Amino acid sequence: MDDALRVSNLRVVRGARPVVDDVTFTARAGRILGVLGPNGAGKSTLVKAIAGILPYDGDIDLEGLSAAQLDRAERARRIAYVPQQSELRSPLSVREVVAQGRYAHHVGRIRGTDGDRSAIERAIHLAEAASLADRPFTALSQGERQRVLLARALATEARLLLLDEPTAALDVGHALRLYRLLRTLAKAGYAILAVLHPLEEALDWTDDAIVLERGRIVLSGATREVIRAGSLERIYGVHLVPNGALGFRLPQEEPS
Ligand SMILES: Nc1ncnc2c1ncn2[C@@H]1O[C@H](COP(=O)(O)OP(=O)(O)OP(=O)(O)O)[C@@H](O)[C@H]1O
Repeated sequence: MDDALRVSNLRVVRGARPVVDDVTFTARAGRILGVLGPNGAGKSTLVKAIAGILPYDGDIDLEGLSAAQLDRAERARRIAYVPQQSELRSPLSVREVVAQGRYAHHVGRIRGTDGDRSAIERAIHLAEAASLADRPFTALSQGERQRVLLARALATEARLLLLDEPTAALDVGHALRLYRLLRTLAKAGYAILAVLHPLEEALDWTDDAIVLERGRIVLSGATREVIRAGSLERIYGVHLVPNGALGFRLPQEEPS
């Protein structure tokens, strides 16, 4: 079977310099891939390039098809992207924001179908956004917005799901339920790629991981192996606390 996503020799220039450079990896259906690395390593840039928001050099293949050969609507039906934050400023209702996830499905048609409407309601339900559905998106808290952006992505029904720090604004209950949902989607055949900072969340919920440092992949493999690797301590400038659940300490501190 083809990989759901194959990224080869990807290079993305922002400002005057490459901030993602020579990045090659694959993501497979049925698995959750964590994208790890310190601030500024290029994680969001990588995800935006895959989502088609930033120009790139190199190849991005989706189920064996070059993303560069797909038109915008076809690409949008294949890749769903949950950004860290929304730039949306207009006072759309939550349901209208989620409906944006269906635009690529009714190109050339003005009105959505029953299928569109049921996909929207299902996505709102899965993302725990039902109680927000009629409120203006811009009046929501950060965590509420994050759930709505997830719903918009799910409404696309794309089988490759990209999430940029999806739990950053979520309380612990919503965060755990989000991970459980991602696991369910992976079991149903989705390929999931999530940028994550909390390494304990990566350890608990991702199967594989890549670690970026200054735009390049410096570690990759099964998440458990990646996090155990000594070089992760160097990359983040911390020490792994022996026998801790997944505790880290700064180098100058004595372990308690
Ligand atoms: N619009 C821009 N113009 C120029 N440089 C940029 C731009 N956006 C980001 N960068 C730079 O690109 C690099 C990678 O940024 P990116 O947001 O991809 O990092 P990240 O790994 O997602 O970081 P974080 O963990 O802090 O979210 C950083 O050095 C950043 O300063």
